[in-house]
Amino acid sequence: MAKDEPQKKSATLQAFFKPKPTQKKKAETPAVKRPSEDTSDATAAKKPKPAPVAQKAEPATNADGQWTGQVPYAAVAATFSRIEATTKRLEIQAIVCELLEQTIARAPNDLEAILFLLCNKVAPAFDNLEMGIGDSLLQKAIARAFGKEVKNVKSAYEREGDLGLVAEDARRKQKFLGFGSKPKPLQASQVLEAYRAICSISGSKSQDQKVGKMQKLMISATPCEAKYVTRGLQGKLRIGLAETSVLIAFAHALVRSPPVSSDLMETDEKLPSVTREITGAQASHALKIDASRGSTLGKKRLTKDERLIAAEAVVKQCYAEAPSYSTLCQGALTTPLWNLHTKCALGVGVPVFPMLAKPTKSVDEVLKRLSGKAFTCEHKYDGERFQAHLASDGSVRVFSRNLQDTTKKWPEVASVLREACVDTTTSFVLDAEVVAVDTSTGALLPFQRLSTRKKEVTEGESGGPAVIVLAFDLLLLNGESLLRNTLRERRTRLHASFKAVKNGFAFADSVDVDGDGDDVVAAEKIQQALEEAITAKSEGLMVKTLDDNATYEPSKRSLNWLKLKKDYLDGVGDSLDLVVVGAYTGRGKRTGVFGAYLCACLDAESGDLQSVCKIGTGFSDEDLKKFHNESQPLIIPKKAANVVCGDALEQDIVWLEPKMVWEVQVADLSLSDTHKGALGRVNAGRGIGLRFPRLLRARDDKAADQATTSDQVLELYLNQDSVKGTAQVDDDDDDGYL
Ligand SMILES: Nc1ncnc2c1ncn2[C@@H]1O[C@H](COP(=O)(O)OP(=O)(O)OP(=O)(O)O)[C@@H](O)[C@H]1O
Repeated sequence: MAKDEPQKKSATLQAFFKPKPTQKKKAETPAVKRPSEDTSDATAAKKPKPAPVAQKAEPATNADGQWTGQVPYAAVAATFSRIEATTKRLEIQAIVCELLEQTIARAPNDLEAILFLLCNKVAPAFDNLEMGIGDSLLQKAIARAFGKEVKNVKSAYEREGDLGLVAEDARRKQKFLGFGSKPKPLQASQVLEAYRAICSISGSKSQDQKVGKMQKLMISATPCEAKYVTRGLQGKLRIGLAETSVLIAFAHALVRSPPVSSDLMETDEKLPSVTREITGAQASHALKIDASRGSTLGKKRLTKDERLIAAEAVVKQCYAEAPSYSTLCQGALTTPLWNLHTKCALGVGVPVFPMLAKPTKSVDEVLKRLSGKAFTCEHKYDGERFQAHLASDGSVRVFSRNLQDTTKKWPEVASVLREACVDTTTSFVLDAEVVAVDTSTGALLPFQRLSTRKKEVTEGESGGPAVIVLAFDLLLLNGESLLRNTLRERRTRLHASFKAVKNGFAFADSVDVDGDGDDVVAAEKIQQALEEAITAKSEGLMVKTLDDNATYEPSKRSLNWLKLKKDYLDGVGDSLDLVVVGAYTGRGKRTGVFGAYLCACLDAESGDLQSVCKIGTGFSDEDLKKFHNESQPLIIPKKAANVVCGDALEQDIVWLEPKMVWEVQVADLSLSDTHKGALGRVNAGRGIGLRFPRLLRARDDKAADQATTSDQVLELYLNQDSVKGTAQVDDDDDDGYL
């Protein structure tokens, strides 16, 4: 593996951090020239400007001219450029690692800003502040910043298909009149602050204010910076950098340039001492070291590769439990890596990445996976994931499956949750499903009813159907994290800490199966539980281990949680959540609306969206109208750069910005020349496509980066009876979000 090789610093990046001659440079004369072109020109980064962010350290150029205090945005743009030039995952991670190491060494206060910029985020998901400025506002800003007509910017965009390239070109060709003061080079933290300010503006004059701020940012940018600032504001960097790669690179940077030194875990003998803690356990798992051997483990010094792998596990685990770059950076800068988990632990108010389940398609398959273990079969309710937090001051916050704060959607639930607590329950983090309920009969209603609920409901207003919270897990109780307890222990605490509230709060229905019983009896129990769940209008079962491997694994799609959906028995096992990337004009009865859409899965490594089906079935007339309208603002002049599909699919297509996610049911999956799911993974040059796809519903709770991955498509393909045995099934249990 290349992991151990000392990394060669690129000439480009080195230039930004290179010591300069001792003689201090005179202040540049204003006005005549703008910062020099492109990232290869280090002069853009030579003169730090005063910190725009009050709490940041003062920028400084010390005696020998080295950068300290702040990372120039030019260094970030140079990193993006290098990433864009390669598709190799390890190379990308090494490039990111290089920037992070330099940041740790020279501008540690900027570490958090750099992580946000690399992931193209402005804030953690639960702050509900998202990038994604509309193209027309950006076109205005580009036109104003670089002295162009909006119509020219628009037509250049139609030609190029990438507004970033349009901005880069406009900036490069800009004629400079030679008066006015020279804009100061952009600092990374300043760019992030500007993004945050732009995304937070609302109200009547918000559009003008946004354009003004974007224009200001672009005026100070070099051509390369203008490209990435534009793409950043659009919410799509298009460089194939996944958040997982950033986390891995961050872990490597902490090993290579530790901000806080420690020899803990330098040798594997130290591992068992921390295995009681989850990060140690994750690290030993990643290293395939048997933690139960305790202190008898040898004294072999861990190789560098082993340390990198262990560090990846630690960082991913910490981020899954406390998904905040602020917490992660503060922890990493003050605590040795191997103790990071003490700083990045689950707490009330910050959502944890939810644990996910693996699909299964028969009772036999469940038994094959869980035979000999005690497990429980819970109803799989047809609603929305609901993570509720109660703080000791009585305040309640609710988070969705993708960690967004949805408290305002369920104002009536806060008092229900407080009522459901027994006297001793003062704070908690609860994992549950919220489901629409008919209050006159107590019957649960299907998801379609819940989906009519408004996004924000004011107290007392009817925001849609009444809802009930069906609790299935307790992750924190009275300040104590229960993540490392078994499900049986967590469930006991859950039942002892809450009581049912009519039509408001209940525990998930479940049937337990012993681990030491007969498989035939176990199969009968599962079958019966499944039938009961279906009668009660649930989607099927969630089957979970109770004692063995039964800790809560944030963000993991775990083999210790299996979903058995009624619609997929003996089918492919699951539906797919696909990104809509294009549309086709309807004919006949569908004249005036789009008649079919092109859908893609996500290749998590490259960020590519690989087409897997053209879908035209399962749409009601209302759906067709609704999706046609929703697609209009998403129409883009060219195929998005990361979309991969066969030429035949491009005929007569209207390209859409990849934003909408739809749940699609499928009869089976097959190899395809036109579709590109998991391209080349089964057969060189061929991808996987869906046969007989049918729309189930829009997944408004999922973003494009949470769509079904190509790994999952491959797994569903390989798991089909017709394919089994002809290829190896990948049983990796580690393919959650991170
Ligand atoms: N008893 C339960 N335990 C866990 N999850 C449940 C339960 N009942 C309902 N659910 C829901 O089922 C979801 C998992 O299955 P499903 O495949 O339907 O969801 P998804 O969001 O499309 O897929 P995934 O989360 O697996 O990517 C959970 O996220 C949760 O919202």
